[in-house]
Amino acid sequence: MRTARTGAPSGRTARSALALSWQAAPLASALELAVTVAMGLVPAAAAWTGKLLFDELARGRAMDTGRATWLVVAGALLTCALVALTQCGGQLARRVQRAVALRAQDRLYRAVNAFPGVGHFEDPAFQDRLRLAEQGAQSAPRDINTLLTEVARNTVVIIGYLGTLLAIWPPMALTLLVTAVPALLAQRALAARRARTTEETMEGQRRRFFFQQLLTDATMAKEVRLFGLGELFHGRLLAAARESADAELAVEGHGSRVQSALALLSASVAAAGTIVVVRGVAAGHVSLGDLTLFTAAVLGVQSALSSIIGQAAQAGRTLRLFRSFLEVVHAEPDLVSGTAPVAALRDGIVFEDVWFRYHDNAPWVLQGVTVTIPAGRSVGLVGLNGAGKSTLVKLLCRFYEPERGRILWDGTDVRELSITQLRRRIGATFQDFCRYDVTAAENIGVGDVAHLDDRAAIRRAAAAAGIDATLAGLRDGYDTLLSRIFFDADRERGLALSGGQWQRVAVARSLIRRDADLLILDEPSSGLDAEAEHQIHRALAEYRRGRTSLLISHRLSALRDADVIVVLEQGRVVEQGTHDELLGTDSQYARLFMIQAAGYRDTPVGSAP
Ligand SMILES: Nc1ncnc2c1ncn2[C@@H]1O[C@H](COP(=O)(O)OP(=O)(O)OP(=O)(O)O)[C@@H](O)[C@H]1O
Repeated sequence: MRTARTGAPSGRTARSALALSWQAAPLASALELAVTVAMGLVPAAAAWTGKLLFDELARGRAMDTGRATWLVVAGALLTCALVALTQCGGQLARRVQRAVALRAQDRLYRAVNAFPGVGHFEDPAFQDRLRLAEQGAQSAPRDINTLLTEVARNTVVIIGYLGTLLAIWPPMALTLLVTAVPALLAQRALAARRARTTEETMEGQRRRFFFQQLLTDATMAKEVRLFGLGELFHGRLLAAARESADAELAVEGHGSRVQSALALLSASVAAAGTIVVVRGVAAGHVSLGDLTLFTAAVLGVQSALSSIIGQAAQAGRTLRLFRSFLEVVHAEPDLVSGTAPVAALRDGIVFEDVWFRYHDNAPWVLQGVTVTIPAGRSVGLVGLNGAGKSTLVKLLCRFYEPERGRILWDGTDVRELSITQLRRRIGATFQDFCRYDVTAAENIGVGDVAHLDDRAAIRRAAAAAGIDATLAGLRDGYDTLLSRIFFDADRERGLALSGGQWQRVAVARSLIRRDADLLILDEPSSGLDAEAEHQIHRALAEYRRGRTSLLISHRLSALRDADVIVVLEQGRVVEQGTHDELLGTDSQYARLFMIQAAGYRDTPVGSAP
C-alpha cells in the first residue's frame, strides 16, 4: 500500500489523538478534566480527616466529642463527594467517547471514500491497516484523554500524600518514586508486545473473518452445502481462530507474570516502610493517627503511580494502533485526479500503447494496446477469458493507472481530467455488478444520484433494459425492497430477483445516465434467457444508436452490429474490423464465431461453414 507512512513519533501521534478528542467534544473534555482533578483532592483530604479522628480518639477521656463527630461527618461528606464526582466523570467520559467515535469514523470513512482508484481496496495490507485503524480510532483518543485526566488526578493525589510521607518518614517518598521506574519500563515493554501481537494476528483474523463469511453468507450457502465444504471451512476457521488465541494467550500469560512481580515489589516496599513507622509508634514518637495516615499515603501513592504507569502503557499500545488510523487518513491517493473539465465527447477515445499490470511483480495484462473508440460509434471487444477486456474498461474509468502509454479523451490525456467529471460522462454495467439492498427504484436511481427520485427517468431506463413490467408488477411496484436480508418498514421481508432480472436492473442503472457520452457494457446479457437476450440486445442497439459505446460479450452474435470489433489476445490487439470484414478472413474472430454458430447448428466444429 502506498500510504504516507507517517512513522509519526509517539509525541506527534499522541497530540493527534488528543486533538481528535478535544475537537470532538471540547466542553465535555474540559469538564471531565476538571472533575477528575477534583477527584484527586478527595483521597488525601479523607486520609487527613481519618488521621485527625484517630488522634482525637487516641486522647481517650480528654477527647472533644463534638470535634470527633464533625470529623466523622466530614469523612462521610467526602465519600459522598467522591461518589458524585465519579458518576459525573463517568457520564462526561461516555459523552466524550461517543463524540470521538463519531468524529473518528467520519474522518476514516471520508478518507477511504476519497481514494479515487480501487487499488488500495485490493491490497490485503491496506485491509489489515484499515481494521487496525478502526480499533485505534475508537480507543486511542479515549486512552490518551484518560491518561491526561489520570495523570492530573493522580499527580494531585501524589502531591497530597508526599507531604505526609516527608513529615512522617522522608526516605519512603523517594523509595516509592524510584520503584516506579522499573514498573514503568516493564509495563511499556508489555504494552509494546501486546500491540505487536495485535498487528501480527491481523492476517489470521482476516482469514477467520473470510471463513466466517463463507459459512454464513447466503450466496455461498448453496455451494458449501452441495460440495460438502462446511467441515473443511469450519476446520480452517478454527485453525485461524486458534492461531490468534494462542498468540494472545501467550502475551497475556507473560503479562500476568510481569504484573505479579510488580505487585510483589510494591507490597515489599510498603511492608518495609510500615515496619519502620510501627517501630516509631512503639518508641512513642509517632502517633497512631500518623500510622494510619502513613499507610493510606503509601497505598495512595503506589496506586496513583501504578494507575499513571498502567494508563501510559495502555495509551502507548493504542497509539500504535492509532498510527494505522493516521496512515489511512493521510494515505497518498492511489492515483491523482487531474483538474481539467471534461467536455462532451466529440472525436473519440484513444488507447495509445497502453501497458498495465496489477502489481510490480505480476504479469503484464495489457501489452501495448492501441485502439480507438470513435465518438458516436459502437465498439465490440472480444477475447478469450483473461485476455484483458475488463481491465481495459477499468483503466478507461480510471480505477487504475496505466504503467506506460496514454488514454486520450478527445486528445487530452485522461490523467489531466477531473476524475469526477470523467466518470459522470460514463454509464457502465460491470461484469460483477452490485445488488443493493434498497428498493427497486433506488437500485436503478443510484446510477445517477441526481435522479434518485425521478420515477419517470427510472422507468425509462428500466423499459430500455426490459425490466419495467417486472418491477411494476412487484408487491409494492418500484417501492419494493429488493433484499433477502433487510426487512422493510412493515417488517415484511424484501424480495429477491432472479439472476437475469438483477442483470437487467444493473443495465437499467447504467442507462439512467441519459447524458452520458460513453456507455460501457461488460457482459450485459450473460444471465439472460435467449428471448430476453435478443430483446435486450435489440433495445440496447436502439439505445446505442448515435452514442459512443463499448460492449464486451462472449456471445459474438450480440456484437454483429458493432461499428468496429476489436479482438484482444493476451493483452494485445490482434484484429479489428467490422463483423463482415473479420468473418471474411482467417481470423481468430471468425474461428470463435464459427465455433459458436456450429454449436447452435449442431455441426461438428472444423467442418466447412
Ligand atoms: N483485481 C485484479 N488483481 C489482480 N489481477 C487481476 C485483477 N483483475 C484481473 N486480473 C488478472 O488480469 C487478467 C485479465 O483479467 P480481465 O478480467 O481483464 O480479463 P477478461 O478478458 O475480462 O476475462 P473474462 O472474459 O474472463 O471476463 C487475468 O489474468 C486476471 O487474473
